Parts: sequence; structure tokens; C-alpha cells
Amino acid sequence: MNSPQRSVAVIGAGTIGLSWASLFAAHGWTVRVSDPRPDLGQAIDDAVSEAAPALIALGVDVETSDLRSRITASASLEEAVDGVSIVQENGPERVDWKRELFAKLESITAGDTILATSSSSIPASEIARDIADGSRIIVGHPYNPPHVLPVVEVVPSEKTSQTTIDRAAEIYASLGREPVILKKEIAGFVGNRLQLALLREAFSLVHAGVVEPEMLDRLMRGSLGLRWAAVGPLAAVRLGGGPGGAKHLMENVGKEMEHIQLGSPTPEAMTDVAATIDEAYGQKDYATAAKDAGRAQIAILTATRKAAA
Ligand SMILES: NC(=O)c1ccc[n+]([C@@H]2O[C@H](COP(=O)([O-])OP(=O)(O)OC[C@H]3O[C@@H](n4cnc5c(N)ncnc54)[C@H](O)[C@@H]3O)[C@@H](O)[C@H]2O)c1
Ligand SMILES: O=C(O)[C@@H](O)[C@@H](O)[C@H](O)[C@@H](O)CO
Repeated sequence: MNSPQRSVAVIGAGTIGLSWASLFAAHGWTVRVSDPRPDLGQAIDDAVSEAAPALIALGVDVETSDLRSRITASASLEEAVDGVSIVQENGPERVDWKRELFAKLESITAGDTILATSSSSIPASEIARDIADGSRIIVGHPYNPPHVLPVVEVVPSEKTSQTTIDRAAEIYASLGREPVILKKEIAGFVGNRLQLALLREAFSLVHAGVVEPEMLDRLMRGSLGLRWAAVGPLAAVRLGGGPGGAKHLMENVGKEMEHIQLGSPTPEAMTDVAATIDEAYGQKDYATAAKDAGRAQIAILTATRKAAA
């Protein structure tokens, strides 16, 4: 019998859910997956085959066969969540759908089961709005793919108990993740708000004909992206100021940029640029592009971890 404390229900087996399932299984957890997709078994097989080499490259001691044997497709939600320590939900990004699911989860799971959503932007308080308790509901927002990118944004609502916060962070850390616990709830959390700000400006610059998508990406990869992967944007501000630090940089460089108005692209412009991006990168099929991106991310992560050791 698998120890009940290392069992997880993964609700929703799409891009994110399958990556979570592989990660939990790679760390010895019993994983039960619930999803109405007709090809669930094959999807799990494919996801494990794809994730295993990445997990091994990142130093996780896992045999692909062992990994796959720890993941089962459940016939129902009730079967999936029976006796698990944590539920990691990865269903459609729709608040109504998540509200309904979490209300059901709260009624059918044990009183100490953590109920986590992978949501990209919906706060736990919105999901728990109509739920009396809500103390077990929390956001555990990963970055795609969770089995490679280490950060999980842990975002409690005011209803979430400290025990839930602590245990969720502890579970994610036990999977080799880097939990970032937010002090306050905000729609979009921190990562996606920052990503949104940067992408809005990037889309605006492409739409205005200032730069082509590939050139903007080359610029980011060879400058800010590289710098931020090494030290993070705020530590970089401090370094940018030299011995005078962030204060010096803001006084001597920041001031001159205060007049700059950033772009605010219309939905139509965003759609146009999305088409331009797909055209620019479409010659490489999605699977190959995703595999290449995974390899590059693992190389950078391995190098930055080695440098920090
Ligand atoms: N894709 C990303 O980059 C990313 C990153 C971080 C977080 N997220 C979040 O993770 C969640 C899932 O995103 P995704 O990209 O994996 O979506 P996806 O569309 O790939 O997967 C969603 C899955 O939910 C399943 N589903 C639908 N109804 C269901 C039900 N009643 N019970 C169980 N499963 C059901 C679908 O069959 C599908 O497999 C969203 O909340 C999203 O915001 C996505
Ligand atoms: O970048 C990520 O993986 C996460 O921030 C996601 O939540 C987000 O939805 C992106 O995929 C899209 O911006």
C-alpha cells in the first residue's frame, strides 16, 4: 500500500496536469489522474516518455518504467481524490468551472487534503467565493512545464489556513520546486503580471514595426533574459547602479526615461502580432520547438545551479 501522505490527485491532464503528474511520480508519489479526455492513457504514456529524459537530465533519479507505473487514470473524480494528501487542479481557466469543482472537492475530500489550483490568474478567494470554509484552497501556480521550471507561486486567500500554506510549500519543495509565497493575493499573481507587462510592450513594438519577433527574442535572450536568469530584475537594477546601487541608477538613468510612454496594444493589434509570431516561427513544428526549448531551459537551469553552488 502506497503511503497515503505521498499520494496526489491530478485533475485535468492537459499541458500542465500531465507535467505535474510526471513530476510527482518521479519523486515517488502515487498519482491518480482524472480527465474526461478519451485518450487519457495514451496521453499519460506520451507525457511520461517526454518528461522522463528532462527529469533525469535535471538529476532526478527515476526509471521511466517506475515513473509510469505510479500514475493511474481514475474512472471518476471521487476515485481520484480518495485518500490523497493534495489535489492539484489543472482544468479549464474558467472561474465558474473551478468554483464548481472546488465546491465538490471540499465536500468529497478528507479534512486535511490540500486543494490546490494551477490557475494562471484566478485568485483562490474567487474560486472559494461561495465556499464556507476555503481554508484548504490555495493557488499553486507553476510555470510551463512544471517538471522543468522550478518556481511555483503559492498564493493563499484570506480564508487559506497557515497549515495549508506551509504544507503546500513543503510538498512543492519536496518535488525540487522553488515555492514563492505571495504576501497578498492579486489577480494574475506576480509572474503573470510581470509577463503581461513585458509582452504587451513586446507586442506593441512588433505591431508598430519597430522590430521583428525573431530579433526581439534574440535581444531578450542575449541581454535581459540572460541577466535576469542569473540575478533577477531587481538585483540587476542594484548592480546596474554600480557601487551607488539602485538609488544611483534610478537617479542617473531612470530619470531620463520617465517621459517614455509604454505601448498599450489593442486586442486587434495583439491578434495581428500573434499571427506574425506564428508565421515567423511556424517552420518548426510545435513538438520540435517545445523539445528544443526544454533542452535549452535545462542547460540554463543546470548552469545557473552549478554557478550558485
Ligand atoms: N499552459 C500553461 O502555460 C499554463 C501554465 C501555468 C498554469 N496554467 C493553468 O493550468 C490550468 C490548465 O492549463 P493547461 O494549459 O494545462 O490547459 P489544457 O487545455 O491543456 O488542459 C485542460 C484539461 O482539462 C481537462 N478537463 C476539462 N474538463 C474537465 C473535468 N471536468 N475534469 C477533469 N479534467 C477536465 C481537459 O480535458 C484538458 O485535458 C489552467 O488553469 C491554466 O491557467 C497553464
Ligand atoms: O508562463 C507560464 O507558464 C505561466 O505564467 C502561465 O500561467 C501563463 O498562462 C503562460 O503560459 C501564458 O502567459
